[in-house]
Amino acid sequence: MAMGSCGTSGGMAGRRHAAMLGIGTANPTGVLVPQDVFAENLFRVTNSDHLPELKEKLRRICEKSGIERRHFHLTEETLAAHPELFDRELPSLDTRVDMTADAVPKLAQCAAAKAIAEWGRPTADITHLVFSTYSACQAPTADLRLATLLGLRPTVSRTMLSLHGCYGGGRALSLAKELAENNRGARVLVACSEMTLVCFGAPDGGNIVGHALFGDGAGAVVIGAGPFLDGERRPIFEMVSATQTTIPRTEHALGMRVSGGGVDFHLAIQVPTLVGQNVEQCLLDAFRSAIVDDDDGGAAPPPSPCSGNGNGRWNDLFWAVHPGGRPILDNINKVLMLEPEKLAASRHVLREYGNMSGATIVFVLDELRRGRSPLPEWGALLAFGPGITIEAMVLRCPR
Ligand SMILES: CC(C)(COP(=O)(O)OP(=O)(O)OC[C@H]1O[C@@H](n2cnc3c(N)ncnc32)[C@H](O)[C@@H]1OP(=O)(O)O)[C@@H](O)C(=O)NCCC(=O)NCCSC(=O)CC(=O)O
Repeated sequence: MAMGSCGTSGGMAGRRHAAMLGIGTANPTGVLVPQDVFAENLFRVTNSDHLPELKEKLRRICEKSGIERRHFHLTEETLAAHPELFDRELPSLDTRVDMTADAVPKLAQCAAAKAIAEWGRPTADITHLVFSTYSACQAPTADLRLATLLGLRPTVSRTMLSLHGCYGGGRALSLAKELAENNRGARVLVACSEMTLVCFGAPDGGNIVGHALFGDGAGAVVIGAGPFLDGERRPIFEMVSATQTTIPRTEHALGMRVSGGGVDFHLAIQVPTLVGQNVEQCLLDAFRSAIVDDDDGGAAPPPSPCSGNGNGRWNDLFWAVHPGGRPILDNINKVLMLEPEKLAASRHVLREYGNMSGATIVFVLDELRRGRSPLPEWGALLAFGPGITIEAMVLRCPR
């Protein structure tokens, strides 16, 4: 690829790129578990104390996770009333489907209400809804329930993304960008709501890392392209270009599967390495596509960073990276030779909430725009999930 200057540029892009106009996040209010007592709690509430070696391993993993606390919808009282949620001998899918049908859209509603309030226009102006969750188990799907809870118009155009896992948030944002840019006046609500109750179970050797990583949360973003309407706030982030890449022959590495006992996660030990090895090419593709896109008449060419050869150009950007796990962030940091503070927002979200799958990237965006120091003009978003799929997006923070 042509290596241009990595300097930033001023002015508005010529094309009407979609932009984020409101961002909201929410967590269940019920249970906040400090990570240093998580293993102890989990083994106690699931009657698993007869497995001390596994408990010790979970404790070791929790210590290395980079997580300090996580929010959960499931309370000890609910577990006591529903032993099927941790006793693998008992069928539990019905219970999980019933619980998620209500809880998942309600959590999304909390996040969406904040995003809509910040956006500044009436809820009736939402034209499209894109909902992503790994807890979609019935139809009509959770997007309809959310539309009803929010009082969206019956003509709202709904799309449900199911089991995309941790790249669901990136996919939903990317789809919303296309909808907003190709439908004049469209205002797209993205909602990602993730709850571990669909995969919660007694610890066994197979799912031990998932127990240490995942938490519950929802994120929502209102997206639109100009011209902007009365009352709409200034764009928070412009979404300049987006790419999706599947790393060949890595289907085995990361996955989810619905069984009688809920959703099982599979996380291969190689995931952080695979993401690290492939992420830079995805970024180069995303920036190349941003430059091509800008040839349409844009006045503000995006930077053209070049591969990590020590020139530090990736450090000219701000970074919204899905914190899939601490070693994933460490590997990205290393491969791109980023200054440590570049991934501070991702590490903060991992520390405070854990990995909330598809919703996590919205928390990172929210954390970034709340930061004390001004952001560079250009930035990159990265999210990963089963496939292994990498979503990359070039962002611009308007001046
Ligand atoms: C589990 C960790 C906190 C461990 O930290 P470290 O790797 O630094 O520490 P370590 O090498 O000493 O490993 C500690 C113990 O964890 C074990 N271990 C590590 N990774 C494992 C894995 N994937 N499966 C099973 N065991 C694993 C090691 O063998 C070791 O066991 P012992 O102590 O017995 O020797 C980390 O590797 C991590 O966060 N991994 C998850 C990364 C990941 O896959 N994220 C994607 C999430 S999914 C996602 O974001 C997308 C989606 O779901 O869609």
